[in-house]
Amino acid sequence: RRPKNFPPGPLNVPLLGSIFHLSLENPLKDFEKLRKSYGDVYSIFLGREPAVVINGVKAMKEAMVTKAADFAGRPQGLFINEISDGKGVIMADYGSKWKEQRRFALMTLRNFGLGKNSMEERIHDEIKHIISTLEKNIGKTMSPKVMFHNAASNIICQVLFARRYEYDDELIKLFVEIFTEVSKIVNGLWATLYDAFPIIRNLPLPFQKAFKKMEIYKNLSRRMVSEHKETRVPGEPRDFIDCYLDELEKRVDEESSFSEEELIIYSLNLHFAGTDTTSNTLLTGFLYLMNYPHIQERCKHEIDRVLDGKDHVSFEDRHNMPYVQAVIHEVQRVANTVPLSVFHRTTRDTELMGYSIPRGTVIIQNLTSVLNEEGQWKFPHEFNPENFLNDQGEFVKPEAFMPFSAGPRVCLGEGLARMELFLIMVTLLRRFKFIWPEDAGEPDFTPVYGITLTPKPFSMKIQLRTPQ
Ligand code: HEM
Repeated sequence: RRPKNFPPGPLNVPLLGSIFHLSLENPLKDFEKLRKSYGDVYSIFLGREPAVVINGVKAMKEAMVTKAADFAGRPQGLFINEISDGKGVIMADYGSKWKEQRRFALMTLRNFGLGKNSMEERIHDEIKHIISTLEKNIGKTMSPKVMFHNAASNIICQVLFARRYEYDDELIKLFVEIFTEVSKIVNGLWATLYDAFPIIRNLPLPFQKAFKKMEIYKNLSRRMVSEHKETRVPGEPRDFIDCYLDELEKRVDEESSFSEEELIIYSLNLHFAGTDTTSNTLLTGFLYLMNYPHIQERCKHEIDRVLDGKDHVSFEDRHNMPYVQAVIHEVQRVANTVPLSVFHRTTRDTELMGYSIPRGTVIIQNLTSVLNEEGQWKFPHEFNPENFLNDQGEFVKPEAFMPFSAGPRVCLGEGLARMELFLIMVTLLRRFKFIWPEDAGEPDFTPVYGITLTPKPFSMKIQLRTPQ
């Protein structure tokens, strides 16, 4: 039964919840239909648990920004918590542990040069490897998937472990395989059944694969931490792991949320969150730019004009590239990389758009509904950089641009991701032309559903641009 004044929603079938109203393979269209029937704030049942789905920018801002602390919790005891042993930052519930761990990561990323040159240098170092992969394929057709996943994984590996891997290294293949496979299981059919029916949790069903994969990563991460402990010089950190170990030594009190096991899951969290997201956004970008060649050409002109005489692009150059900025933001809008965000939970009894929501209710942010909301965008249902340009051709960011979510739980890697997307896209568009292969048929822009949306596999033809 729905509590009093709870948001409305479809019939709840005892034990099964709203299972008949949602495709467990890809519920995004069903969420849209339910919004048409019940409004911007409605409820569904995940098994016996009621969950509130928030749609549209107005309700999203009221929850995530105006009533931020009320909506900043995370559900506990779900599949997604259990694959990370209830540790780490992503699924940490709202409270002092989460605050402490999040503050530490933001500070460490800043100290390692986010927004400053050193992070840019790291990204440029990785771009050299992307360029050399592309140069080997000039005049040919190649699938960009592995290259972008490896590049995104390496950039975050540099931050975490001060290490990168060659693209044919077995370890990087393993990392990427773990992340891409687990991201499809995390909010897929079997994870939903795991959450809804605790009785099946120990059965040998397909969700066990995710536990096995995560165990492999945890062992690798443990090995990395042990190696760091042997080679580190206290007070002279080389990377995130060293910083954490320094901090661990300072915090000897029993209340401290810092521990070696936390560190292992923390590095898994950052590596996972930083790989599949950025790479799928890049893939979406190149998929669209190949099929909208006039937009690719206009980017190239602006890039050549602004970088005239310069070797490298720097992140600061974005202020002089309104069109490229508009294109990258439009790519993020249509990529809709994390369509349902990460589930939240209310931390106290609260209200939203006039409805009452008790403490402990699961909150699903339908970011998709904001990123293509009619009334918020000039062209909500097409790929069009004009969505981010005003009449003077200046770059403007509408408030409905929320691919990183909003409020206190907003993506912790937003700064890093934005820097990666800008530096990688500008460098590659300046040097190469990307062409949709003649024999590739009509492009299919419909992504594959998971906690991240993934473009279907595609190939691109690479041409070297003549230097300007
Ligand atoms: C285009 C790339 C990315 C997108 C679209 C994206 C999107 C998101 C979204 C929607 C959330 C959930 C926010 C919420 O619960 O309200 C999130 C959380 C998070 N992201 Fe990202 N992300 C990206 C890249 C990254 C990168 C590169 C990192 C690594 C440094 C990262 C680390 C995290 C972490 C740690 C959280 C959990 C934050 C918390 O619970 O406090 N993300 N991200």
